[in-house]
Amino acid sequence: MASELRTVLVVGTGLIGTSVALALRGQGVRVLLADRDQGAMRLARELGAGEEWRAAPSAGADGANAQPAGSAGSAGSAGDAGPDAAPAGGERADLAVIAVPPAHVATELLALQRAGAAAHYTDVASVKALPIDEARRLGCDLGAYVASHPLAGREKSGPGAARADLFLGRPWALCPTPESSPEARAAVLRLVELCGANPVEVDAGDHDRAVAVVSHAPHVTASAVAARLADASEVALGLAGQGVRDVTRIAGGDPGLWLGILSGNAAPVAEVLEAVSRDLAEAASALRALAGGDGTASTDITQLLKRGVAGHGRIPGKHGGPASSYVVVQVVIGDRPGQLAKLFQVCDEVGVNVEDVRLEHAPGLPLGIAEVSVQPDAAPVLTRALHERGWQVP
Ligand SMILES: NC(=O)C1=CN([C@@H]2O[C@H](COP(=O)(O)OP(=O)(O)OC[C@H]3O[C@@H](n4cnc5c(N)ncnc54)[C@H](O)[C@@H]3O)[C@@H](O)[C@H]2O)C=CC1
Ligand SMILES: O=C(O)C(=O)Cc1ccc(O)cc1
Repeated sequence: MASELRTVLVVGTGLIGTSVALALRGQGVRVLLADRDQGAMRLARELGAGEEWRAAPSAGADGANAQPAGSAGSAGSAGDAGPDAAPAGGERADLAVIAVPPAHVATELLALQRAGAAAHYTDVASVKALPIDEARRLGCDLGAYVASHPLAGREKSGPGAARADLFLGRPWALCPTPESSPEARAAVLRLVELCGANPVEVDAGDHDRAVAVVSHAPHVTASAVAARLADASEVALGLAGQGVRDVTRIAGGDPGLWLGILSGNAAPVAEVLEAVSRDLAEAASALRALAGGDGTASTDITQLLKRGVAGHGRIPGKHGGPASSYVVVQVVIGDRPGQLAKLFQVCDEVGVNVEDVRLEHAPGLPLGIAEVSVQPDAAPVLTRALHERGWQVP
């Protein structure tokens, strides 16, 4: 079922809300912005993410804090305004995207529905059973709502970190309930399509157990590893390479947001962390045995490392296909402006598509290594072209 999204309301103009807004603007969609923090809304607007939502007077000056049209505890459901009701004095969007912390999603949904803010609604919270259960408990109109979650993000918060291309080729979970209308599903599917992501329909409970494994437990594990660095010596930090950066990048995320995410998925995350803890405890005791001269303990370590290689190999590639088998071409680059641009220019000249790029740069050294991931057949082409142009390709 085709669904046209002419106007989309984004409530919560932080990293994800503003990224959604920028992606939609790039597709010619009109975007209305609301945030309880006026500074966040203004910055998003200045970044070209859309225009301020002029909420109906009854919804309050700040749409994100929209007061329900009825009293908070009224018996009627949020759908009382009727499916086609326009907000008095306000503008009604085709879809509202609620991009606020998980614990606030359902109350926002209720307030927006009571204000008649949009025809259909979704949210982008990292957990799914919590907002759906709360929305049901609060009496929201579940027919107009399909909960969702883009599996893309960054370790930074706020509109300044937003990217229009954040969702390109990424999975985006859709968790309709039995009440969700076909029209609401179509509207949210269209949103995912406009953002360039791949829709994946999944039950909310299954979603939460899955993201415990692929997102939430990895975050806590990264935090535990990064916490070791808090009192590491200057010598240790000076020797930090790309590996520790890779393993700890996501630990830079906002602790307040992450407390909300982890609390909303506590039992599934605890279960994964218990399994990780068992592996770590076994590895530590095997290493203690090795240190004590028991060479047989190396088998246990090897087993864990091999299971790690197998698990890592199962992560699908950039566009959701099978795990990628790119070849990495290492190029020595000087610490001068424009080096990376020149490297990309060579790739462009010889028609080599850069699948990924990573910079390895030790502090204090005038040189770094650019690791350029390319398709296997492109690697010799690129290596030859770089050699011919005087680049150091070890
Ligand atoms: N950070 C990430 O990488 C990802 C986050 N998410 C989910 O997206 C949602 C937003 O997260 P971020 O954009 O990262 O956070 P953020 O902190 O960058 O932005 C959240 C925004 O929501 C606003 N806000 C908070 N409570 C509000 C309320 N009741 N009404 C209106 N605005 C309110 C804040 O003022 C802030 O501007 C969360 O539910 C999170 O779980 C989903 C995918 C990735
Ligand atoms: O930083 C990254 O690479 C992430 O993948 C971040 C992320 C954080 C929370 C989500 O719900 C989804 C993705």
